[in-house]
Amino acid sequence: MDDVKIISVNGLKESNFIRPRRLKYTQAGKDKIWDYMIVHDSVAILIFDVSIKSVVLVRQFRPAVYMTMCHYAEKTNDQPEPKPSDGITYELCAGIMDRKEPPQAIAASEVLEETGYEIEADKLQLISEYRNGVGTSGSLQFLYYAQVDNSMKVSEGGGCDEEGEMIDLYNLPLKDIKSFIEDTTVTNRPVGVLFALQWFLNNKAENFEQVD
Ligand SMILES: Nc1ncnc2c1ncn2[C@@H]1O[C@H](COP(=O)(O)OP(=O)(O)O[C@H]2O[C@H](CO)[C@@H](O)[C@H](O)[C@H]2O)[C@@H](O)[C@H]1O
Repeated sequence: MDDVKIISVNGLKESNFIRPRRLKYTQAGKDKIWDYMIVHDSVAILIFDVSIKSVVLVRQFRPAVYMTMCHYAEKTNDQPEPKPSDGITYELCAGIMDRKEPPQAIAASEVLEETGYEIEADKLQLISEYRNGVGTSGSLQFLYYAQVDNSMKVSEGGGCDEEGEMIDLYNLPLKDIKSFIEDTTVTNRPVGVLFALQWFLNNKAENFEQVD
């Protein structure tokens, strides 16, 4: 997954995924400018497999994370050059809402595609809805909880081949969730995964914590 070689980096006006805009507006009569991007809304799913008493996270190489690390390492010149493996994140299973389907349906298909669990969309529990990147994109994310067991595991997962997705699964055992959240040495994870894990500890964990 970390066999990555950068070919080129260019400026970009617009793409299927990112549309930068400059807004001029007034607030309380004062002229203002704000630069922002239109990006897709998205879904994310906290998956707990009761058979292995673990949260199922995904790991993937994130170009944006890696290139941002390279950018700042180059600027400050006092850090070692980042390696592609540094751009591999810990995340919730997630996906962009790039088609006209209810968020639960998109969430269920992302769970199948990325992790191989077949779940029913209407069994997903909504944890929260919130805005990502409020300074730059403000896109909406729907966060769901899915409880699964090994009978629902119908394929390996790993992402959509046609889209070139390369995703590894990472099982985080219940007993390690707290230390994972509190580990300040691991930075390559978005805040959503930390929030979702804390929600799980507050709301679900006690149902599974009996001594074996
Ligand atoms: N910026 C981009 N540039 C080029 N190709 C892209 C792209 N974003 C998505 N794609 C393509 O679309 C495919 C499907 O993406 P997904 O729906 O799985 O979203 P992903 O989890 O990659 O991240 C997406 O959804 C999560 C949702 O949480 C966001 O955090 C994250 O920024 C967003 O890329 C990717 O495999 C890739 O081919």
